[in-house]
Amino acid sequence: MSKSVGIVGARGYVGAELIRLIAGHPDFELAFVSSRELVGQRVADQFEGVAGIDPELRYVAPSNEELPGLGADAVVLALPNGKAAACVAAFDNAGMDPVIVDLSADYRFDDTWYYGLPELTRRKYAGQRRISNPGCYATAMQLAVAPMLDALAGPVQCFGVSGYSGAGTSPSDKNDPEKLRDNLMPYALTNHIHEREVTRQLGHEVQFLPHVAPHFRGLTITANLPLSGAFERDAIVSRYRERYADEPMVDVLDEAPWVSRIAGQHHVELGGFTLSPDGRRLVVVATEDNLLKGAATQALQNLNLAFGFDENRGIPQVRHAG
Ligand SMILES: NC(=O)C1=CN([C@@H]2O[C@H](COP(=O)(O)OP(=O)(O)OC[C@H]3O[C@@H](n4cnc5c(N)ncnc54)[C@H](OP(=O)(O)O)[C@@H]3O)[C@@H](O)[C@H]2O)C=CC1
Ligand SMILES: CC(=O)N[C@@H](CCC(=O)OP(=O)(O)O)C(=O)O
Repeated sequence: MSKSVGIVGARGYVGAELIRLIAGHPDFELAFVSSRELVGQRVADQFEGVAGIDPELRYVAPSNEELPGLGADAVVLALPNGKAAACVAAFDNAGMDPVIVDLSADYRFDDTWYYGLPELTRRKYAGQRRISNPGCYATAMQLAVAPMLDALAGPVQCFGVSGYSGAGTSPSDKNDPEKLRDNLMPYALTNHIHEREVTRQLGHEVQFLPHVAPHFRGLTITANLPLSGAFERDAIVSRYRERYADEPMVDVLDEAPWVSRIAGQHHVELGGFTLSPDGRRLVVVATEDNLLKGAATQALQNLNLAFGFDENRGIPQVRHAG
């Protein structure tokens, strides 16, 4: 029998990707989708050509207290940071315990929640019904650094560039196409929440230098890793290939991946492995669609895991040449 999934914050960029993914999933159906701005409108009208959306499904705008009454087996919170706790409290107060996947940063530092970056944390999954979805940059950084964790000689630096969909739909300089035109906008150059998230999850200091660029979706991380010994490039590439050999959502390439090729794809690409002449410093490049593996696709992996489905069920395994 299908499991029903409600999406809170479904007008946003991530919510919209989730609607597509849940509608196309063989074992999930949309229970409700919420948006204060789109309330009353037919969801199908926003997603022409997308199969699996009940033509009668309309956006709703429930109060937090009304959420438990909507009866979903799982609820995905795709709200801005700081809004999740009130929703979670409403379920607690009603004595309801659906699977909750929170896309915001609100529970990423809370050990009572499962931190769901499946390729790195699935062995810690023990049936938790509260799941915190990692940050978009944080996903790419962790996947880029994890294979070398036992060989690091100091802090890792990650230079990040994101498309402006990463900044959500609330107007700001970081999603203003006029201000971004011909521009690269640095921000939060120390202590970005994803810097703290990655450092905590990896147990190793990672320094993060984020920027936002004029393209819409997709991010690049260029990671600089000081190594404890001299490495050969072939050994590095083998390490990454072996680590991710059984991971359909992580592709290891020889060349450096391009962000223009990852937009719309569900996996992460790692590549461009370059060593300093002494072999003691490695540069690795990661690309990811921030709205997909950086958010919605990863949420679907987590939902699959929570309901005992194959982790990648319902995720289109597209690989298109750019
Ligand atoms: N964009 C990205 O690349 C990534 C985003 N995330 C996280 O996912 C979440 C959603 O991101 P994104 O889709 O970009 O965000 P958006 O800003 O695009 O969307 C936010 C959603 O929340 C609703 N909303 C906004 N303010 C409130 C409020 N005060 N109370 C209730 N609902 C509200 C909006 O709908 P309405 O106003 O119509 O109710 C909208 O549906 C965020 O926590 C973000 O940090 C995580 C990884 C990547
Ligand atoms: C370009 C841009 O602004 N990107 C966002 C990252 C989006 C994301 O993953 O944010 P959360 O950690 O809030 O979920 C940022 O740097 O805050």
